[in-house]
Amino acid sequence: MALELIPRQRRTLAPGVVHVPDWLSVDVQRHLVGAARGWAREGPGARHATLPGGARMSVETVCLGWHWIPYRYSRTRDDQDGSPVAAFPRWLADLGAAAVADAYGVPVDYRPDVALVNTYRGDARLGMHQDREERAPDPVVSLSLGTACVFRIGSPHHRRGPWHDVELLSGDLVVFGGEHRLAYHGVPRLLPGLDVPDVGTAPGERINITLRVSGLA
Ligand SMILES: O=C(O)CCC(=O)C(=O)O
Ligand SMILES: [Fe+2]
Repeated sequence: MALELIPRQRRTLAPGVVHVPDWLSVDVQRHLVGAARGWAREGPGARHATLPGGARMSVETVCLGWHWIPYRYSRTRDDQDGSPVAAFPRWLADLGAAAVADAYGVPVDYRPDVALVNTYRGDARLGMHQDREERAPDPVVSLSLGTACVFRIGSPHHRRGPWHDVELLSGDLVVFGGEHRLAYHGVPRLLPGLDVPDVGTAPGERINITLRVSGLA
């Protein structure tokens, strides 16, 4: 399908939930994809996390700052080789602060110290869940790279909806915070038919980076 010619609008989907299409320049997207490749190769590498029930997640994840294991954070990669989690780079925190300030249109003091870098390939998806292992109220920043997807976000109260389905394209920003900080959200499917700028992802591959404030010390 051809690239959309109608400009996509910045939208507040629900209180505290803002979608900013094309927030990242193509150059910054390429930089993020390159960085994500490096993080995914470092140490024990990215992995398909295992849920408490035994199921393996279809997305492949590498963490920075704090290592997320369903459903807790650790400074060490306890479900891999036990090595210390990779450092959270300062430049990524600065990008997160700019994202929140831009999405909400107000100056903010946003200091993320966790990133989950998720790679989706093929039929990978992410079921409806809350990001609730953090101990701080600050918003979550989501950056999308590569293949488009459907992002589904509902309320903090009901996993089954009602919800908003939004197409996220490469370079899009979503911030969710405020009364929707604990909103259920997920990625029901990729949209491999939509064109992607050349940002370094493979055909059909999507990388998502979420930034969070852990509130942990
Ligand atoms: O891939 C996405 O857009 C969402 C990722 C997400 O919800 C998460 O990492 O917790
Ligand atoms: Fe999430």
